[in-house]
Amino acid sequence: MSQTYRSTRSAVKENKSFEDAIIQGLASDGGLFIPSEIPKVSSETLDKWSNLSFQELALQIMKLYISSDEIPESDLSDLIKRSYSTFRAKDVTPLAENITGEGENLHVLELFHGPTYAFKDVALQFVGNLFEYFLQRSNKDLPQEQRKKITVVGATSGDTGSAAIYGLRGKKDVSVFILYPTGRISPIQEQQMTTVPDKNVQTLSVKGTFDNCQDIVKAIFGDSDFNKRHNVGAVNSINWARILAQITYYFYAYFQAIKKNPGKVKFVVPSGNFGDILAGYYAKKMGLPVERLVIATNENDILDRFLKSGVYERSDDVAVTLSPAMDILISSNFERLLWYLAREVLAGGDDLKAGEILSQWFTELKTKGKFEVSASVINCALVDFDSERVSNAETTATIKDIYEHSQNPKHYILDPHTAVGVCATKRQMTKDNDKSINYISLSTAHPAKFADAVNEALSSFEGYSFEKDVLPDELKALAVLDKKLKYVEKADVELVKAAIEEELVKMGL
Ligand SMILES: Cc1ncc(COP(=O)(O)O)c(C=O)c1O
Ligand SMILES: N[C@@H](CCOP(=O)(O)O)C(=O)O
Repeated sequence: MSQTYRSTRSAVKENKSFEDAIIQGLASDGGLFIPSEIPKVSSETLDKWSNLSFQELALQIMKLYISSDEIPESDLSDLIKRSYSTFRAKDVTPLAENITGEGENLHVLELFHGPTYAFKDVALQFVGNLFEYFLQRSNKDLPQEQRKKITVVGATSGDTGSAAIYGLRGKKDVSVFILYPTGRISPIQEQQMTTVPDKNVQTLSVKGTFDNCQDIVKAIFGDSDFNKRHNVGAVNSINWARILAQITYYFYAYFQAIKKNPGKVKFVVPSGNFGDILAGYYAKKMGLPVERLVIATNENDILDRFLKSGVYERSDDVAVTLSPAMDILISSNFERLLWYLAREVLAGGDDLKAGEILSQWFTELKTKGKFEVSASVINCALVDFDSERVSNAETTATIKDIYEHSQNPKHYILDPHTAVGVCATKRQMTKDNDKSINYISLSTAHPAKFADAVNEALSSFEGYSFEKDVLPDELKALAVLDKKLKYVEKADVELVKAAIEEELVKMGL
């Protein structure tokens, strides 16, 4: 078991440690870190794992990717337990089974029971504790002026930001700067991020799009001087720890689903930056017997277009949709999948050759705005993936449909991102017409975070009330809290770097 890491764009042998990959975040060649090999899990091991708790399962999975020489098993177990002690559900990510009726096999995987009511908490509660663990270990017994500090810089379309802030707030030797597109996130998302008073947290509201924010973050990682001065850390899913921590719930949900209906399993994932479904890809490649992973996109459909055409092309403008967290033009995590496809189909299994191909593709994307892959690459992707594109109208119709017809429970309320997934799921069910398949549709956020979309769908229903039926008291309470944010009037990396350095001085950490 190598448990080391390499960059998707490297054309040389690499074996970076887990800690180095996590602390660095983005590879110096601009690539993303991936494990040197994907561990395989036997059917006997799967049987043993099928009755483990979420925390125990997370430990068994993570220790396959993290050498005990780096993090002793007892320490890793403690990190995991602390990370999920903050969740409202005892099994962390419960599966709402057969929501449209017994035997329908449409299950909803509720990933929103963490502190910020979105799936990002599952990884970012762990990442926050991981950063703290590494820093405490490297700073042990050092005087303040010699202690290593990390300046986390992240971009969000709404959920990563609050999850990152809640995962890192108050942590020693860490400061957190989150960029978000002004006016393009929900009121609750902005309140969650900007009402955190902790000295080590600062939000930057940037006039632009999420993609502008993500490009700025990647440019900052590529600025070696700034990086040397401030030890920039990543909380976006460019950081491998995000993907690793999300693998657990694919195994956990699979085991729940087949207990009642021991058939096939398809996962349907509302996708934007491709981090969530990529964790499902690793689970499948580890040996979890998943029939297919279905990418559900909103009208920002680069992923759906790629699987149908083989062309990976940045469109000119991002569509504003009812599922804003997925209003993303370039899915940063897609690069990791492309590496596996390139290695299998074009590089004859050679890692270094795969890195060369990825470098060529992403140079083309940068210079021409697109690149094209062969049908053989697409056919390889289609072995594991399918995709569906869901419009705004279909999103609203699905929220209505499930509210009106759900059985377990009645009047089940979906957030718009989850609705994109459930709409795609129902389309798959019609195509497959196969009652042996369990469909697990990932619910990536609590509906309370997206009042406009939920109310647009449900306000005509007699007896429906957002305040009564949807909004938890703790989110209601955010509205009256003071906001701490800084506006950046132009999506410009130099303006953002200046804002960060100005705030770092004020933090005095
Ligand atoms: C609520 C919600 N659903 C779905 C997604 C898509 O997940 P991913 O970006 O990992 O594809 C995101 C974030 O991107 C999100 O915040
Ligand atoms: N939808 C995300 C966008 C960033 O994705 P990530 O996978 O890099 O965290 C968000 O909610 O910010």
